[in-house]
Amino acid sequence: MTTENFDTLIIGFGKGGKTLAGFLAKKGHKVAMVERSQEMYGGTCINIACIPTKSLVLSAEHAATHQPGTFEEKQMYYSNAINEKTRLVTALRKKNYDTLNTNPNVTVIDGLASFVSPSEVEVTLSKNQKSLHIQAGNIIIDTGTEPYMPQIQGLEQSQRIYTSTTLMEKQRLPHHMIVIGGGYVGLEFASIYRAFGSEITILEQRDTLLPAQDRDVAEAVMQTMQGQGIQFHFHANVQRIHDEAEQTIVEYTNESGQKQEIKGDAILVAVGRAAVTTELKLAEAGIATNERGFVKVDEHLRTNVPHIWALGDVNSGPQFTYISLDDFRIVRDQLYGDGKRSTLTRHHVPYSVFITPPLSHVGLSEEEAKRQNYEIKVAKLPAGANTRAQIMRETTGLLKAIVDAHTNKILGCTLYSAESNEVINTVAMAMHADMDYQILRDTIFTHPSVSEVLNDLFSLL
Ligand SMILES: Cc1cc2nc3c(=O)[nH]c(=O)nc-3n(C[C@H](O)[C@H](O)[C@H](O)COP(=O)(O)OP(=O)(O)OC[C@H]3O[C@@H](n4cnc5c(N)ncnc54)[C@H](O)[C@@H]3O)c2cc1C
Ligand SMILES: NC(=O)c1ccc[n+]([C@@H]2O[C@H](COP(=O)([O-])OP(=O)(O)OC[C@H]3O[C@@H](n4cnc5c(N)ncnc54)[C@H](O)[C@@H]3O)[C@@H](O)[C@H]2O)c1
Repeated sequence: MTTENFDTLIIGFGKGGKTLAGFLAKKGHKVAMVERSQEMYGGTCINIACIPTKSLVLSAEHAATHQPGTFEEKQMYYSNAINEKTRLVTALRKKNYDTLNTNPNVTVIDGLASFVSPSEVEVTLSKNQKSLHIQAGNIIIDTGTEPYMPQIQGLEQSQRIYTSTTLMEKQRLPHHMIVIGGGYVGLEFASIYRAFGSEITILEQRDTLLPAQDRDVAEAVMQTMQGQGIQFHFHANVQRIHDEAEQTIVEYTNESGQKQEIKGDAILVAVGRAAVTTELKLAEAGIATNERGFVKVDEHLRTNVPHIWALGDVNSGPQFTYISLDDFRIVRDQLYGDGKRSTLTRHHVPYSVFITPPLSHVGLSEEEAKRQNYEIKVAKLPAGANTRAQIMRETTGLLKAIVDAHTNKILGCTLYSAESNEVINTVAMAMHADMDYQILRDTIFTHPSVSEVLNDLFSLL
């Protein structure tokens, strides 16, 4: 059995891990990066999540603009989009691999890692299934999450079940896709596939859409998506799934417990994601996990074993690529900084749901601010008030800002509009800098731009 020694071992090619690998290599560390799949160099985001989905969002919006008439024409746009997505992802994957693999201080190892002890990890090599043992002073777990599959009768047997990963490999556009789960993944894929021309029905077990948002925002999103032709069923409790020759039947109960059924030719399961920790054999190293299998960490992302950290989705923090990147910064500052950065100092994290138009948010909602007993001022503006939106012919949406009436500090902002995924970062930055809202009201922005709508929105206060 070969044993190799490294200063740092990183398990999983995720955002935080790969960034840390490059950083530590620059500092002279000998780094091993172990990745179980050659299809995953660069991690989930670039291969099967953020990047391919956003490529499809753009292609789907183009397809919708051209209004293809027949299903075969829609299919053609879809096939081209899948090909373009594959081209992009393949190029990014290669770039990610080459960046680390050509670094003289980094060794990329294709294999599945599992702990043997707190300081030793066994890697089953992909090419020949032989084992390599690695010992390292520091070990970083960045193994991410994967789609959670609920216990539903018939789900495993059905040939028409897809996850976010497998759906993007599907060459034929579904005629009618049933989406189980109306969260981030469910909404984004519903929006994408509807724009390509599929019929879409969302089955959501909660009683409402976007529970963290104010009701006026959630209502605006729902009305827009319904206007695009997407059907919603809330309180839907899926009981059974079974295939027929051409279609699959999904049986569920509604709010009053009545049995309903619906037929589709593709079922997307989008009910959250599970930690990828089983094969790591964490117990061999005594690493503690929570009841859902996510690695427990402190505010500096250290596990209960001091030289082992966990970054990204697997540590049960918010599941975003930019959080995995920020996790890197926390560990970087532990190893080479003042060590003050932590999850406790992480505030005003923005997010975007990439429906059309995108929904972006930072800070508190109006309802949450009231619950926290703030005295607030609220500004609301239709997205179409912005001239840039009019030029882009994307006037749908709603903008909302919540400000502390006593201090004039921005408590929260929701932008449901074209380009909101860009503009929300300006608001988040203002909040980080603890600016009064008047700065956004009076800053000189270029014209015509979507950003300048912040002048108008904050002028309403
Ligand atoms: C459909 C979808 C769309 C998304 N869109 C966005 C978005 O627009 N913006 C955003 O910020 N976030 C988005 N996310 C979330 C984002 O993709 C994740 O938060 C992020 O990729 C997590 O990165 P990570 O660092 O945790 O690890 P990952 O990138 O998940 O990497 C983990 C790696 O570890 C490897 N691995 C696992 N176990 C082992 C083992 N035992 N040995 C060796 N290797 C192993 C895996 O193969 C994988 O490559 C999206 C997620 C999904 C599902
Ligand atoms: N734009 C982005 O940044 C982006 C995009 C996609 C995913 N993500 C990340 O990925 C994570 C996972 O996304 P997701 O959509 O899978 O999870 P999610 O937690 O966002 O949503 C899951 C939804 O499924 C519902 N649900 C659960 N079980 C159900 C059942 N049996 N039947 C019907 N509905 C059910 C839940 O009530 C919830 O609304 C997100 O939390 C997010 O952090 C981010």
